Amino acid sequence: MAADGIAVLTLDNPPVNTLATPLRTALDSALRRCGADPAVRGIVLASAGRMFSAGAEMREFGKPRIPPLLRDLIELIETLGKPVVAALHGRVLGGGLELALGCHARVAAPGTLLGLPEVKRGILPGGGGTQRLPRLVGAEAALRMIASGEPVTAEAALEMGLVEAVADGDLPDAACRFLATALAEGRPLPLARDRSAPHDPQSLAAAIAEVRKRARGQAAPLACAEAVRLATELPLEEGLDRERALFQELVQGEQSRALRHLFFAEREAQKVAGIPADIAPPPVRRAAVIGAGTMGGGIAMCFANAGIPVTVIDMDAAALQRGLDRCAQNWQRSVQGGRLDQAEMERRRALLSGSTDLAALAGADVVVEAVFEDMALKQRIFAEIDRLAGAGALLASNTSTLDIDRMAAATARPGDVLGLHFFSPANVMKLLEIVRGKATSGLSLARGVALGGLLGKVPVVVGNCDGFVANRMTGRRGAQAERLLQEGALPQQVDAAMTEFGYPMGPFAVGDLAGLDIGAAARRRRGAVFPVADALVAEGRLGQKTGRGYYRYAEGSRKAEPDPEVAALIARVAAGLGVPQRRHDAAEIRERLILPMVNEGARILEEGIAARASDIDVIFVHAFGWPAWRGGPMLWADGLGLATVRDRLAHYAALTGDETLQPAPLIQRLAAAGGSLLGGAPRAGESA
Ligand SMILES: C/C=C/C(=O)SCCNC(=O)CCNC(=O)[C@H](O)C(C)(C)COP(=O)(O)OP(=O)(O)OC[C@H]1O[C@@H](n2cnc3c(N)ncnc32)[C@H](O)[C@@H]1OP(=O)(O)O
Repeated sequence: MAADGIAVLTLDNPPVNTLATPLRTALDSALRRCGADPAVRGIVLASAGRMFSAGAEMREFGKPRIPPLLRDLIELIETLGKPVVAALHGRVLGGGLELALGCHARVAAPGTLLGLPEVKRGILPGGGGTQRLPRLVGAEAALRMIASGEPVTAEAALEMGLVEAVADGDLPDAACRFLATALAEGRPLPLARDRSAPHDPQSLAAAIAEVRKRARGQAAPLACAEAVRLATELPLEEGLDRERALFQELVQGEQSRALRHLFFAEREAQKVAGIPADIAPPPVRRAAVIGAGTMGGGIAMCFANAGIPVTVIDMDAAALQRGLDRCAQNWQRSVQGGRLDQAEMERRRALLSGSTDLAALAGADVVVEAVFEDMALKQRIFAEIDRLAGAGALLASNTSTLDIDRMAAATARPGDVLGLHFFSPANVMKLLEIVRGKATSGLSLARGVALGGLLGKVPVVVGNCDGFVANRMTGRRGAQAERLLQEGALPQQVDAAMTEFGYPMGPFAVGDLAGLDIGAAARRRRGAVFPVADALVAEGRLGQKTGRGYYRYAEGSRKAEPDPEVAALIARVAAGLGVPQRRHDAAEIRERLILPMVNEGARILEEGIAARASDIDVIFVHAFGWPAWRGGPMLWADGLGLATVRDRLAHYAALTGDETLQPAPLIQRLAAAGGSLLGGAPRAGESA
């Protein structure tokens, strides 16, 4: 304890100070000791380590709750009779911020991030955050933070009234000085609970309506909005009870379970077998991307966005210029949309350069090949890269289907070669499949994973096979989507079934966006025939870029309009094939599209192409917009029950005559044993 009667209590639960039971118990005892000690005039609540707190210990959710609960601790602080000041640094998240909101004041180090990310875990702040934050910063500002889950900086927090001071230097000391001054001056430090929540009824109503509109099937944002509204109407205790009830309902629900599963799955995916623990990947000071097409340009943007100088190389000067222009236009659009400021755009543009000479890759630490999907071409390019790249450069292909080992074999350094498979649009989609070739070294994998983090991606290491994980699984969906059309379903009906499920776009709208010729070329390579899709391409209907695909698009518009000509074309093709026509409901459409992907996922798992079922869920959420609150296809299948999955697959195999729909051996075995894809087979003695 400091000489001036201020006791400093330090939360210390590495690595991120979650408010786990032992920490809560220790804090409860320490607070009570301070309360009972007449020498203590005030308390500073600080944290050891790199952050104040990441919030509640989510591994305790779903288990019996052990007191003292967070709510009890906050009540203790509020009734202790001595002022408590929170000293905040690093991240102050979820329950960690709620604890601070219960204190008499908050002092933050510069750069601290404060947020209530619970909505991203499918819950709401259940430790009083929805009731106290509006009382401190106003209901509209509180709703913005709570419903978005996005943190604010200490500096913004000071402006909002969320913290009372931002202090340089040693943080607990600064908080002690703040408290000592307040005590010396007799300055009151009013608790949030003793205030009312300022708000403008009209703008709050508009903000709540906006949250509802954006929720798209998710329960948590609606509950967040409701709880903040209650904070403006109810006394604190009643509001806290209502908040707790909403929290309990959400935390036990499927959506939160799915989102928490993904949180841990993303972290698990970073633990890669074959990467030595003590490896420190060298820095990436410069990158080169070969190929100035849509993917190449998007990948180059990723580097520049991360502050890494990047050279785009394309032998065709006109194509190079088009590629560079496209990058500039994308950034410009972000500026116009208010997502990027002008100075930052200029900084990024300055990091991007172009060349028509492959030799320009010489100084790059990472070279990403993103040329046309043609093995002979890629092998030639890799031989050239090998000749020109500096020793130790990481050599990557952005291929979405082709064999990494064959590319690596074109070089004298196959250990340095891997796949870095970005998803379109590369500057937006979060997933980075890191394809491990048979010679890829542990260091190269470590560099790939680290690079993914640097570029703000979610990296997942996968094995080398046709289509890797994401495209191999969605390939199965494509076949069924085509088949549904032949049976009489319309593109808009199929797409609607998937957007109702939570996808941002259905498979046909996505096809139109990507370009139907791209899919056709991939099918040609695999020798696959999709009569409807092929007929569209033959008629020059290549998707949005030609104004016509599965849908039609008015000049300059991206809005997909159902097209009677497509319905007629499908009917013609179906008649030619002699496929009987019938109606499909949305539930069947969803099963027909999702179950084949699950089946392929099971094969992928069995082959070891994905290390864990949870990796597949991470891949799906970040590659193709699978709704995060549904957790991914593996969790979805486990939720359905593998016996049902097996039976439905067998049913569709019989219905369509498609043998690939026969349940994969892994599904059959797990279903028989009462196991799950994520949990495996129950061990002896465990109940199914
Ligand atoms: C009523 C109250 C409700 C709540 O408070 S709900 C929880 C709300 N809080 C959150 O959602 C924050 C979740 N955590 C994060 O966003 C990130 O983490 C951080 C920004 C705090 C730190 O990120 P980084 O530095 O990259 O570390 P890392 O690898 O994400 O985490 C280190 C280890 O800490 C575990 N962890 C982090 N937060 C929690 C948590 N809230 N509950 C349980 N575990 C957590 C991770 O899983 C991982 O563990 P491993 O090293 O074993 O992979």
